[in-house]
Amino acid sequence: MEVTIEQALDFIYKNTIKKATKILPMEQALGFIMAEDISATHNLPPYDNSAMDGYAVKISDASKCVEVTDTIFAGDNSKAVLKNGCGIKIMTGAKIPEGTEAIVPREDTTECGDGVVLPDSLSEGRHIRHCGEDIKKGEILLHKGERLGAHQITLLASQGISHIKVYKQPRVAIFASGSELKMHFESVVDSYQLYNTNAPALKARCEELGCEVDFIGTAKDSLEELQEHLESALNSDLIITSGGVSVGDADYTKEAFGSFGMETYFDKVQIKPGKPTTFGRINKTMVLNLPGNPLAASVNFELFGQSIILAMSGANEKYLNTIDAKMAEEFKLRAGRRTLLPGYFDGSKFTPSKNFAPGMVKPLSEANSYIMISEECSLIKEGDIVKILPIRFAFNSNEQNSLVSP
Ligand SMILES: Nc1nc2c(c(=O)[nH]1)N[C@H]1C(S)=C(S)[C@@H](COP(=O)(O)OP(=O)(O)OC[C@H]3O[C@@H](n4cnc5c(N)ncnc54)[C@H](O)[C@@H]3O)O[C@H]1N2
Ligand code: MOO
Repeated sequence: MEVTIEQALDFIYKNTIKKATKILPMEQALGFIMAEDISATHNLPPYDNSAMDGYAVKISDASKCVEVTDTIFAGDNSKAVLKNGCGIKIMTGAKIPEGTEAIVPREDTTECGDGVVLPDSLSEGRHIRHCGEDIKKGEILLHKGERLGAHQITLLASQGISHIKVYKQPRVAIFASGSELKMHFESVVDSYQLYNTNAPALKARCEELGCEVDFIGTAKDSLEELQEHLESALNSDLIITSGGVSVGDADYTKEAFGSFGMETYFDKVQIKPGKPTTFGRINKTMVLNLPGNPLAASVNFELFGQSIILAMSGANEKYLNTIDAKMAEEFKLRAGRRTLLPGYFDGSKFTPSKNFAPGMVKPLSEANSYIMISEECSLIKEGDIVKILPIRFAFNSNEQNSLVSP
């Protein structure tokens, strides 16, 4: 069945099953998706403390020479009480003594005998970090469906949480088909052969997206080899293949997957490149058959493969999204089918890849995003606003630019 991109994505969202859950130690949880809410069990800061190395003082002692009666370090459990006419020396992070109204940084004081002279004006609460001003005990800190990055792990650490419930990573099996293909570790490549680039590319990209990957290798264009590879892949959540989905005499992918009872949701998409992309399932294992042409396989993986993985992952943010950018230059194309165009987004403008075709591998290594051009469009003018879909964004540059906002 031939479908639009929207219909294809609907099939993916409706039919993809979310992964089961497991318990993980916090140190191993980077990149996983939370399968429970986490509430704060402690206030942060846990006690009122000093934001400066200085003196705990009373407001009424402004401009006076106060006697320094004590010194408190971070980690001290001091019982000192601040009296009128006195100051207590205190270090950053130390618990403030009872009776403190403000902290004066040490550089704002001068010595006077056994004490210090305070500034002429003091304001209540200055340089005091209050208990719970960052995190309040009982508030929800992390939500089910949130991805754990370094700063979410910081929150777990702040609460002394050692184990959490997460969704298991999607387990993806990958193989390519094509009798012309050799694996990258094979040294003999004849004049009629080439290296299998799709399977390593898809493996790396699935790993970047947080999947566990079984790399099944390369099947020759024969029904038996495809069936054998497929059998090895059946214990995974998702099988991704490339090649053999067209109408050639050696295109056996459909037949091989059909022989295992694959239920096919779509086997053609109104998209360029990638028309023969196929999605279905064999029992609980989802299947994405991508075309063999490397760039077609890769950009269709970005759209459909990534959407399946996100839908499986348990993430709340499972839909792809775009950001607006200006076209850096004019781009002409043939209208008729929805087109995926790779290119480079530099933070404000999108430059389409030069010299690209569905069978190439180099354009995507130089691109960091792509745009989806409507079927009616035959010209995008310089300066037109386009919607960018990211592939890899790190806002780094080969020039040192100003980082300051006005
Ligand atoms: N008569 C028609 N022919 C083709 C049509 C069509 O509609 N009618 N569609 C074309 C389009 S579009 C595509 S895309 C391809 C899809 O074909 P397959 O999925 O069957 O892919 P293959 O024939 O196996 O390979 C295509 C091409 O890509 C190279 N390739 C394949 N796998 C890999 C790999 N793992 N690593 C590197 N390169 C790979 C392969 O050598 C071929 O050159 O069909 C068109 N034909
Ligand atoms: O649609 Mo094909 O996937 O152009 O290369």
